[in-house]
Amino acid sequence: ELQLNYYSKSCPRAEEIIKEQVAILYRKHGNTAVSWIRNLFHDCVVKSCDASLLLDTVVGVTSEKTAARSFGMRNFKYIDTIKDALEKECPLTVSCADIIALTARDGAALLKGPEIKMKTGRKDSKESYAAVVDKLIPNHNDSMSLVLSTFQSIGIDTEGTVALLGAHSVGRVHCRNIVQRIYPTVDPSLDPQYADYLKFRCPSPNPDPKVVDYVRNDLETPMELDNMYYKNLLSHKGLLLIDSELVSNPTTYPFVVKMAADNAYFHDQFSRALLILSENNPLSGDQGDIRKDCRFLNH
Ligand code: HEM
Ligand SMILES: [Ca+2]
Ligand SMILES: [Ca+2]
Repeated sequence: ELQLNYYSKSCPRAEEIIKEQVAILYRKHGNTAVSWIRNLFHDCVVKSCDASLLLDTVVGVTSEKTAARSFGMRNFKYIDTIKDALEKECPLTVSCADIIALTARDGAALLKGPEIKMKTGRKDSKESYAAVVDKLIPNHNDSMSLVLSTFQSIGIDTEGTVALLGAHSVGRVHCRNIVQRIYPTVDPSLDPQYADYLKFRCPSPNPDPKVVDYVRNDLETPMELDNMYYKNLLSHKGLLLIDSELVSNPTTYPFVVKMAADNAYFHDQFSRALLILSENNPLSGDQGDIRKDCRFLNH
């Protein structure tokens, strides 16, 4: 059973240590806070919030991080920094799955997002689900109805899904995920000046995989988890196809309008949906472990 302050007896400073570490890392590398939010999505949608995402490839294990859908994910080494700090204070006590959940919470708050009350007590998986990652996490070219049904299947309604995509108010997208929208012809749903900017940032229709050209998700407030994302969508500056689809789809459009007009409403809906996501199918009892090293199964 997940509960508030699960570690209050076993490791009273656990949440404080995570918050401290997230803040230190944020000051050194602001984009770590962005990564923590994406991690929660990619871990929790794949079976459970169980840190299956964090396992490295070794004999007998293929890492979820190597799946196509994980492209662009970064900052995993700083999860180790946080886990080390926790192991020093309370060995083998705080799960990697709770680190994913609490770093997402603290990252969102640092990015001027909502303050979220999150439960803890998640256990870590004993396996990687690399083989199903690309089936469970939608692609940016998928239809909105597929994305809505993916989130529906874990209990998140249309309003919540629209709010969660607001995570794209921070972070970046690599050119290889954008070029289909501007070459050989520009997607007519894009603002022409914005399309010119995208062409300037992504000059080649076939980006060199070794060159990491990218575009920031939100040019106005790239490091704030705010409703600027929805304002951009309404002015036809959605970066990924899936972002633009929020406006062209009649079931999601009304929520985009509401969120663009009211940051507090966006934050309320984002908190509500992120909580549901963070409680997807948690492992309990002996179904899971507390990993000593988030990258490897215990012996
Ligand atoms: C089903 C819908 C979604 C799709 C198809 C999708 C797809 C993508 C893609 C393609 C990227 C860019 C990767 C790159 O080129 O580097 C990205 C970035 C990102 N996504 Fe999503 N995403 C979705 C939903 C979400 C959700 C629900 C969250 C979190 C609540 C999220 C958080 C992020 C963040 C924070 C980034 C920026 C990462 C960075 O800058 O390192 N996304 N997403
Ligand atoms: Ca997982
Ligand atoms: Ca923003």
